[in-house]
Amino acid sequence: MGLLQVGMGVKEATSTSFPLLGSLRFRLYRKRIRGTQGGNGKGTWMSGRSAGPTIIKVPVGTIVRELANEDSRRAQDEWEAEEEGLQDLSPAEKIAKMRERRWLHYPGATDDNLGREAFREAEKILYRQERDRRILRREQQKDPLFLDLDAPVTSSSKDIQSGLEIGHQAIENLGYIVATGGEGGLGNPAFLSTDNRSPKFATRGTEGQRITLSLELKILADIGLVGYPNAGKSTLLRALTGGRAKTEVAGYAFTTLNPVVGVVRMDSRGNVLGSEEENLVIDETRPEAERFKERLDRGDFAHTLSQNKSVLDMEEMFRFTVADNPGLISQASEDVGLGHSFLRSIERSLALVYVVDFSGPDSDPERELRILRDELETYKPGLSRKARLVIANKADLLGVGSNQSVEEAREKLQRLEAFVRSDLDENMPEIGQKTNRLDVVPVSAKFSQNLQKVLLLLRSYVEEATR
Ligand SMILES: Nc1nc2c(ncn2[C@@H]2O[C@H](COP(=O)(O)OP(=O)(O)OP(=O)(O)O)[C@@H](O)[C@H]2O)c(=O)[nH]1
Ligand SMILES: [Mg+2]
Repeated sequence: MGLLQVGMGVKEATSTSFPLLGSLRFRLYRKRIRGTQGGNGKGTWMSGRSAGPTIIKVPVGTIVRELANEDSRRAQDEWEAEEEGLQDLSPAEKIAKMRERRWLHYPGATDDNLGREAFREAEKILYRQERDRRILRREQQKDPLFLDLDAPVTSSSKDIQSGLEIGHQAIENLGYIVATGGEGGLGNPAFLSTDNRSPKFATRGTEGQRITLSLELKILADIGLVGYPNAGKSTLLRALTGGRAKTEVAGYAFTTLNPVVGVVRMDSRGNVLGSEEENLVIDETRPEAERFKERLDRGDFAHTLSQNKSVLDMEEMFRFTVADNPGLISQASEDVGLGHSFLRSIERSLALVYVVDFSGPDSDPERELRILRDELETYKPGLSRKARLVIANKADLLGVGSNQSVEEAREKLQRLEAFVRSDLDENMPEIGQKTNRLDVVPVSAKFSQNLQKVLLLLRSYVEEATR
């Protein structure tokens, strides 16, 4: 879990409140989170008790961004909120309301206090401090908070430090401060002067910071599919998941707009466990999987198993996740096309797979591969080293008919392999003594041809990376 903290213990914090605007998995949810209120000052010489921090837990892989000042989705800050509340009041009422919000008077001392020079002086100082705080906050907003929470944060028993700036790691293991709590009120000793030896007023605590954040979760999948639009990535994911992954397929570019993650289940021989065996379909969710296991233990599938499968196959079932991503084109890393938002998700995969259109006289898989590799590298140097496999898709369209076209198809595959050996392999990381090489497999995603080989390879990449 990554942790964000609200209302960190600035001593005598009185309240924290901030609206939170979240974009999770590219869908918008709006949520307002309010920190717990600190205690009010109690009588003479006593300050308010500080409120504990409010901790928001977010999944590892969350990107936290503060919305810029001019962003229309940004909620009001504490000053704008007050100004709006005062809008319809007369000047005298405004002053009264503002004072009420800021000052505490001893019982019966209100009128006397308001008439005193010492009080007016104190009031001026307070407003000046507020203005300075507001200017400081505006300055901070010019450099909005950005956190890429890629590593888990674990809880710690240490005390929470106070007085840290927004965006700083609060203390080791306790996450990041996204909004600080309000400050405690000043007790009457703060207003002692030669003219006023027994001040009968004090300030209330201030409201905590309000901040509007957007949260984006980078999708986590074991394998990420990378390819030009229309290469057949979505068709492939569907085939790999036995048709369960709900991802759109169409004969035009940019059909897939957001990454879709599918769970691939296979038996020991590399067969996809999919929808054809009604009883054996397990939904992606954990409760479903647990229910399935219960039924398996109860022997509900004894009949099916004795007919079709050995128990061994069931036990050797292997699962992993594959992300179907939007098409990647030249300059995507500079935010052209669907841009690089999904490249952030690709970053987190254990292994990447290039999918290229291998059919048609005009198809140029080598050129596509070069561009795909360069885009990954431009986005994040070293990212292309995660690529392990080249899928030459739509192979069903090649080699149909005359002997010559079969020969052409073979040559085309040889050219592709030679290109991979000469241009892509050099970049591969070495594992132990052995230098990895990219695998090249011709398949037909549409007709599920040669997928077994793909599945066994994908499985080996996942096992290698998680060993
Ligand atoms: N003949 C043949 N057609 C295929 C194959 N795989 C995909 N197609 C077709 O190619 C077109 C594009 O397939 P998609 O799976 O939508 O391609 P995509 O890579 O997901 O495309 P984007 O989402 O736009 O990036 C569709 O018309 C598919 O039916 C294949 O193996 N053989
Ligand atoms: Mg697609």
